[in-house]
Amino acid sequence: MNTTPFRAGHVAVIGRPNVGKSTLTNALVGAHVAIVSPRPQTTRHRLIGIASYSEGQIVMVDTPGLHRDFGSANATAMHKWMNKAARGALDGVDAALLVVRAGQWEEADEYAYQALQRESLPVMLVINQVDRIVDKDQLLPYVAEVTKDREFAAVALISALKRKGLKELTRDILKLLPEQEAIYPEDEITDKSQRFLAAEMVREQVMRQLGEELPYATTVEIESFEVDGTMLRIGAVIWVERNGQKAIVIGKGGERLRDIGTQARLQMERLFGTKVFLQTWVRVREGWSGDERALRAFGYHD
Ligand SMILES: Nc1nc2c(ncn2[C@@H]2O[C@H](COP(=O)(O)OP(=O)(O)OP(=O)(O)O)[C@@H](O)[C@H]2O)c(=O)[nH]1
Repeated sequence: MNTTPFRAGHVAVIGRPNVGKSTLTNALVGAHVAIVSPRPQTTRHRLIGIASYSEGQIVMVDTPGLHRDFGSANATAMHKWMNKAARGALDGVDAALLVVRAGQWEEADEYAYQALQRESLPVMLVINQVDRIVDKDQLLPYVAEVTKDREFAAVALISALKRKGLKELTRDILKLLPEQEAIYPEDEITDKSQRFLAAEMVREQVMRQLGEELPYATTVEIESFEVDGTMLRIGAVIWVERNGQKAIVIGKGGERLRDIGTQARLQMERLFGTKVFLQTWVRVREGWSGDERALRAFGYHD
């Protein structure tokens, strides 16, 4: 007889941009629900990923990356952001994962730690990207150094990308959660609509394939989303600010846009488990990112 009590709760995934929060969320959920890109602060929305096991359920709250104006010199602005972001993100949360990159402890990591200290929450230190540390002998002294005089409920060494250490991580997270029934049905992996996820999949490809060439203002709107027999027909508009940017997204002979569409479609098919017919367009909306009404129309408001 299984006597292990079932545990479930909300877990905030906190950490500076690019440490691997989205990769970790996806690895635990076992599907691509959070967008991943090598560019910092890709995450704009709070996204919830749900990981269900026979022993419990972890509901992950993904916090947005730090704002891009926050250079290491801009400590006051970062502090303000951290306070604000942490406040909202931690409502109703049972535990927090502070994700850092193995071998590093930067000012932003310290701010996140300090912000979490002010909450009465168990904080687990998740040292990610250990695969990047070639000399594994360096890991123990690193762990000793970052945990000295800091308080953590548990410490995990993982590689979200290579899926190493995730079993132990899951077990330790569950220990921090209250004994209670599952919060969501166990086949649910996100509370986001397919429509929202479809837009995120296209935006992820735009960011991945065009990197620094496009401004952060680029956004994606799903114009149509229809079930057609066993397939989904999706129409997506990539909004940019200038004609020059439109040309970049479309690429020579439309090649870039085709590639973005193909990759996004494959991701959607994997996530939705159905065939997808995806059409993409690029449209110009001048200066929309500075216009608050337009921002609101796109669903971005504070
Ligand atoms: N080598 C290695 N790379 C990783 C690992 N985890 C994440 N990455 C890479 O790090 C980059 C950033 O990962 P994300 O998951 O988008 O990071 P994030 O913390 O969610 O970033 P923001 O959304 O900007 O806050 C991507 O290129 C990932 O592939 C890891 O365990 N090992």
